[in-house]
Formats: sequence, C-alpha cells, structure tokens
Amino acid sequence: MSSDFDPDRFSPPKYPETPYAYSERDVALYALGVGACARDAVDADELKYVYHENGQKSIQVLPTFTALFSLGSLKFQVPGLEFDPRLLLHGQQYIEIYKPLPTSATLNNRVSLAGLHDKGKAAVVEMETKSYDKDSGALLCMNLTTVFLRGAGGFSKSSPPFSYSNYPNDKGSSVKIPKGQPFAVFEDCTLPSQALLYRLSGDYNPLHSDPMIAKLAGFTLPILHGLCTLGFAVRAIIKCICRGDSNRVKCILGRFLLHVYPGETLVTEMWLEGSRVIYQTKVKERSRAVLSGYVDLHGLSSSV
Ligand SMILES: CCCCCCCCCCCCC/C=C/C(=O)SCCNC(=O)CCNC(=O)[C@H](O)C(C)(C)COP(=O)(O)OP(=O)(O)OC[C@H]1O[C@@H](n2cnc3c(N)ncnc32)[C@H](O)[C@@H]1OP(=O)(O)O
Repeated sequence: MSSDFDPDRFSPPKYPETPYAYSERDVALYALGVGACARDAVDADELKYVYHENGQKSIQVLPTFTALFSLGSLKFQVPGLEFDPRLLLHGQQYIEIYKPLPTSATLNNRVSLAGLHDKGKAAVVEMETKSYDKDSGALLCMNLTTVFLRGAGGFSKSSPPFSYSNYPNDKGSSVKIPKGQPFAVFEDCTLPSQALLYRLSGDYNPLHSDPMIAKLAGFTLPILHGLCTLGFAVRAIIKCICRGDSNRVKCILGRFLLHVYPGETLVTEMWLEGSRVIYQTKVKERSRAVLSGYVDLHGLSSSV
C-alpha cells in the first residue's frame, strides 16, 4: 500500500478528549452479548450481570465491558499511514481496572498513540485510552487496543523497519502457555447469531454481520468480534477461579490468535501462577487456539 509516512518527521498525534456514556441497559445487553446466562437463565454466578437479583440496587458490570469505552474514540488516522479498513483485525486488548465500575456513567476518554510498528506484511497500531468518570474526575480504567492492519506494512521504507512504542514491553506482550494440566477448563457454545447480538454493544463493523464484506476480508462467513471472544474467556475465569466475583479482576490481556465463527464452541483452559491466571481459548470444532493471555486478580488465596 502506498504511503507518505516519513519516519524522521514522525511525532505521535494529539487527539481530542471524547465523551462516552453508558446506562444499566448497555451493561446488561453487553453481558448477554458475551454469553452470560445463555445456558442457564438463573445461573447463580451470572444473573447479577443482567438483572437486579435478591434486592440488589444495581446490576454488576463485567470487567471486559470497559473495553467498549475506547471503541468510539479510536477513529483516528496516523498522518501518512494508509490502510484498507476492511483488512483491519483486532490483534490484542490489554485492560487495567482501577476503581469499581459504576452501573451507569458518563466518561471522558483521553486517547493517545502508544505504538506504531512496521511488520512488513502489516502495520501494528497500539492506542491507549484512559477513561475518567466525568463527575468525580477519577480514573476508572485504561485500555490498550492493538490493531493489526493487514497489507499496510512496509510503510516506513527504512532499515530497521519503523517501530515506535511509549510502553514498557511487559504490558502487552504475549504469554507462554504452561506445559502442565490446566487448573480448570470451561466449555461454552457461542450462538450462530452471537456477533449480531454482540454488535448492539457498539461495534457495527460489517465484518461481523455482512457475508460479502467478510468474503472481501478473506473469511468464509462473518466472524465474531475479538472482544466478544475475550468476554467469553474472562467470564469463564470469573466463574471457575473467582467463584463468580468479578470485582477480583484487576487487569486483563488477550491476544487474538485466530478468527472465530459464530456458533463455534469455545474451550477455555486456565492455569494459576500466583495471582495471575494464564489462559488459552480454543475452538473445539477446529481444535485451534484462538485467544491467549492472562488475568491478574486481587486477593487470590491458595485454596481458590
Ligand atoms: C492508524 C490506524 C488507527 C486505527 C484505528 C482504528 C481503530 C479501530 C479500533 C477498533 C478495533 C476493533 C475492531 C474489531 C475487529 C475484530 O474483532 S477482528 C476479529 C478478532 N481478531 C482476529 O480474529 C484476529 C486473529 N488473529 C489472526 O488472524 C492472526 O494472529 C493475525 C493477526 C492475522 C497475525 O497472524 P500472522 O499474519 O500469521 O502474523 P505473524 O506472522 O505471526 O506475526 C507478524 C508480526 O505481527 C505480530 N503479531 C502477530 N499477531 C499479532 C496480534 N494478534 N496482535 C499483535 N501483533 C501480532 C507478531 O508478533 C509479528 O511481529 P514480529 O515478531 O515483530 O515479527
């Protein structure tokens, strides 16, 4: 792809602050979109994400819901870098949660370019979003979104290829899957309509709904949103390791290894390493790993 990118003149662009508001309805719709209560409508661990049970004042927010905060803010260009948006894939998501998540809020998002890498066949872009509660000014969470722009590599025409990062390497790097037996394994079916349901949470990219667009992007059918797969995996960890207590999740990394087709079965394997849960999600029908990463927890006891 042609590009006027000049590595010598590169400086990270400045982006305006953007608002993001959500309601309890958005929180519940998101939870349904990542499979909460799909198999059991009265699931004791999950009903609280979609309904005020037992006199609860408000429903609870799944930690992966925070990944939505950044989506509307990431429509920016990097000057001089051209890419075909139809070939964009979500590469990774890293999330840090600093405060309990309100059931409804208005946020201010501060976005910055955290990384830009010329990988030859692709460009990899990392965008950081810090989300502040508008009323209190408190920093609620941070998302680091990595996008893989197929066909946009080679833009720097320099040797070594251009690579900019303002992040420590350990923040968003991939994980090594342990060799031993997993501590827990959780199997979950996605629905054939999973992406159509999940998109209502705000990611309307037709790659996930339109068969023609999916074909142009190289897939036989519309694929599942990476963040939907991540939502399934983290929900499995909350169920199996946190005894249903989502407030224990402190930080999440997910690297998308392969696409998922809606209707496929997700099998999430989990290993414990101190207060870190290493996980890997496979698609059962194709025996392929589609996602791997870790989740760091508050107060994980050895008895789990
Ligand atoms: C200026 C632009 C700004 C953009 C702003 C737009 C903002 C939009 C933000 C919203 C984003 C959400 C949109 C959502 C889309 C989706 O949900 S798509 C579905 C979910 N994602 C997937 O299904 C992708 C699954 N993964 C894959 O298909 C493959 O892993 C891959 C991404 C195609 C890469 O595979 P491959 O081409 O074989 O790469 P490699 O040869 O192994 O590696 C090449 C280098 O790239 C690095 N890399 C590889 N994978 C990833 C990854 N997942 N994330 C980040 N980086 C990756 C890899 O390390 C290699 O680098 P080097 O080691 O330095 O060579």
